[in-house]
Amino acid sequence: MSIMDPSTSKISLAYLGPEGTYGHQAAQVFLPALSEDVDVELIPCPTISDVYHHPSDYLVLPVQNTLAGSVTETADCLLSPLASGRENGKVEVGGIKGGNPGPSRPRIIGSTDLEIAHCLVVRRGVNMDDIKWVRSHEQALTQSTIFLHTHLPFATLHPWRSTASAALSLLQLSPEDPPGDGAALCSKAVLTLYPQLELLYEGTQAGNDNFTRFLLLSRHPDRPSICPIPTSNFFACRDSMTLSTLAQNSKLKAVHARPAPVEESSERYPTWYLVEVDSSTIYSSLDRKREDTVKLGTC
Ligand SMILES: O=C(O)C(=O)Cc1ccccc1
Repeated sequence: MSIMDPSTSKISLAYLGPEGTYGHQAAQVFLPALSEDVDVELIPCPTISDVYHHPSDYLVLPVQNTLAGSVTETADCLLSPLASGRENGKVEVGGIKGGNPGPSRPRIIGSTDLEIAHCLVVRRGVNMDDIKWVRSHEQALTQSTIFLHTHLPFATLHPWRSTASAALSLLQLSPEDPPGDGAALCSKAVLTLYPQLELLYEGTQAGNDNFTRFLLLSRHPDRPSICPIPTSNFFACRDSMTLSTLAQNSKLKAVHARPAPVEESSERYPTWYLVEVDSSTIYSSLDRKREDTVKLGTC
């Protein structure tokens, strides 16, 4: 399970589990690029943060969705080196001499867009009228807001760790669960895994153009991007001045703003930025600000 042990021909890849999540599907998409001669052990983790901190060779994380926007847990994980860099007194910018990559911080090396279609599932025998609550990952609940308001306006919504764990929880009910019958939003793959579940509605997301972008990260510092012609560089920025510098010197493709720890700034609303820029970015433009920027990878 540790980082690319040359004595074994096995590598590991962590994803948001259990089996049947969209993260699991994204992991399958990345496999051919990773496993020419070696076996890949797929490791399901209970939360996005657990994926990020898992010592696997590779990690798969959802980063953004067409309908629900940023996956905030992922953005917070990707921004976390800003905090640890300062704690250790080591800060780095990729491509700039003097950076200290550290052996184990995961770096972005790939990206894939997965089409997302959610199913409303229940334990066999439960009807639409019986449903008192609905569980799923908050991304799936947000993507299905219109469906839920229209078809289940009185149901309580429960954000869950993942879509597949929400579905599985319907089969493992305990006295602590809320009264009445529940449902989950998950991928159709979950129904194949758990025949005790039944499909009540297919396509709860708002519209057919629902895609989630998943990133592939590697803990190996020398692992090149799996993208044949990389088009994006990712950075974590500590302040809006650095963000402006990046914006002046490159084409911004995406900015995910997240609250920073309060002790990190004197601002009322301290903010960190996960930034994706066109890969033609001139790194030297960041020189002045380099203690405020961490390069996260390329794909
Ligand atoms: O919970 C999952 O299945 C995930 O992979 C996270 C997620 C949830 C909904 C849409 C995209 C990703």
